[in-house]
Amino acid sequence: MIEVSGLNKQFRTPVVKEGRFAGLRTLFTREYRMKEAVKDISFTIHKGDFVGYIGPNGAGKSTTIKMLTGILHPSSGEVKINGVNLHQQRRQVAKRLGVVFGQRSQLWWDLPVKDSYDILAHMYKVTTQDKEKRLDELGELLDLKEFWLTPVRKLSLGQRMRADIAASMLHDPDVLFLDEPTIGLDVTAKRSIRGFLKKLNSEYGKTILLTTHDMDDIEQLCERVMVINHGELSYEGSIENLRDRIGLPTLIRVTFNGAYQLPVPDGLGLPIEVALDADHTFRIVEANNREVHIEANRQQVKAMDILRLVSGWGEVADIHMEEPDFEDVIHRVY
Ligand SMILES: Nc1ncnc2c1ncn2[C@@H]1O[C@H](COP(=O)(O)OP(=O)(O)OP(=O)(O)O)[C@@H](O)[C@H]1O
Repeated sequence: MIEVSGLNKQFRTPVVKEGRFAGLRTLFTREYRMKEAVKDISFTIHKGDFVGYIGPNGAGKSTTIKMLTGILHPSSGEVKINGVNLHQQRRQVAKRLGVVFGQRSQLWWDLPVKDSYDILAHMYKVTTQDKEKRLDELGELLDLKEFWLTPVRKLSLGQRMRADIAASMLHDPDVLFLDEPTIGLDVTAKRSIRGFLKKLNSEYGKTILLTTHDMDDIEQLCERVMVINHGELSYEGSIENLRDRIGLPTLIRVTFNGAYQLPVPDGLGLPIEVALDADHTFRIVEANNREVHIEANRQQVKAMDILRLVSGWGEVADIHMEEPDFEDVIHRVY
């Protein structure tokens, strides 16, 4: 379990002067500005959770992850992993954590993948027996054997990411922090990484916090999402609730068997608001010879009520519902 309370991080950065001899003047008369990268963040992640941590560029995601893994010391606030204070007992807690930074490998560039694992196992004091056992498992799960002896610099990005995920798992941590693990990957490599992460969570019980700009990662993997913006948590909850809160409409496409009659007076164009009752409406946005497109806010009206009404317009052949695109929902939160 991860318990974060009142976490803050301020960075002190020198103010760069403008104009002639700016560099020289900056050197002699130093002025500093405080940047609040993370502001009073609190949350709890339970064992076995798979949580997405998202936000626009510069929102404070990496800074949070660095504080959660002990790389950065918070300006104030507390992080407890399985009840132990991370920043007071860093060595003890670090053994329970694994971290992958998609943009930066923790493997040795010129060494074969296997040699990096030997060094990491030594650093984490993993016994040879445990290391071999884990590498057998991970090799199978992440399909590592095909590039076992290849120097890291010669790996494709997808292979490198799989190798990095295995490296983060070598000491068998309970908790994994993944910062952009699918960045730059093609569709196939993304799919395989998502498959591995899903397995690590559902079959191996790993608790995972995932940071990504890829909303498909979030939709396909996470039960819960936390949104950070300008250093502050602006949302925490399910993807479903987030959709409802933003209130983007669901699109309902109704196909009729032959002719149908819209309840719209002649001469009125589309889109048009249709009343279900005194308080509830939906919109017809498009109508062609066999299909009608309807937009409805599912928080306000029930799809069943709309469909009951629509079935009176003609003989319904098919109904297709499209939830709002998660990417669009997220842009509204940012
Ligand atoms: N070492 C540092 N010194 C000064 N400012 C920093 C430092 N690290 C981060 N910042 C600033 O803190 C803010 C948050 O940065 P952070 O890297 O955590 O954002 P992010 O959400 O991970 O962004 P991205 O999605 O672009 O990776 C940014 O304004 C950044 O410029």
